[in-house]
Amino acid sequence: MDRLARFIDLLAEENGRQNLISAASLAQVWQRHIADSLQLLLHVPHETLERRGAWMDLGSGAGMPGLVLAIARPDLPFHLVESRKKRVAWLEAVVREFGLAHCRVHGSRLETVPTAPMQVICARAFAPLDKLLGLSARFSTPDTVWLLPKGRSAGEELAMQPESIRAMFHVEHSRTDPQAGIVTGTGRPPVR
Ligand SMILES: C[S@@+](CC[C@H](N)C(=O)[O-])C[C@H]1O[C@@H](n2cnc3c(N)ncnc32)[C@H](O)[C@@H]1O
Repeated sequence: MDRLARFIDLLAEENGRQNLISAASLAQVWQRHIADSLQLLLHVPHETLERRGAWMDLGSGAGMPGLVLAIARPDLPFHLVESRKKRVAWLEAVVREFGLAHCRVHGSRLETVPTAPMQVICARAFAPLDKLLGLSARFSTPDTVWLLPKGRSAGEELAMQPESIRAMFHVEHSRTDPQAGIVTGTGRPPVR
């Protein structure tokens, strides 16, 4: 909790230099960003967490959810992918500040990150579901757990996908916003 509180202090300070999160959400930062990120752990099976395989966060931005999870779980390897230079510098600065040796920042577009198998892939507000899966399926295996907070459009977005995708994923309710959903599932999506 102390480390997360310190992260929030740094985030508020950095928000004065670059637009990382909205002022409105900063006022409710514990719920809108910290708890919203940490709740993803509730949707990962215990055996998966025990394997301590790699997590990948697509489009980490200010660090949600990947950096928050990395601060909370120093026992899991994290890969944060972010292409905007100022955000990359911010993510790297927090990794240095907290000595997060288990957390690697890939400061480039996801499209150029070398393929490697991930145990968990998460992404909040990264891209529409079909694009997201198309860009990231190559990092998945039959055991990969997907955690995709999709806000209030979760059900609708999933319903628009082909049957093969709908069969693989379902929507969990968000604990921080009763009207929001998290698209979750396990496996390697059948995308082109
Ligand atoms: C709307 S922000 C969301 C940030 C954070 N996940 C959150 O929920 O607060 C999306 C982020 O994805 C990054 N992004 C978009 N496309 C990307 C790509 N192809 N590769 C890497 N990062 C990307 C953007 O630079 C931006 O920081």
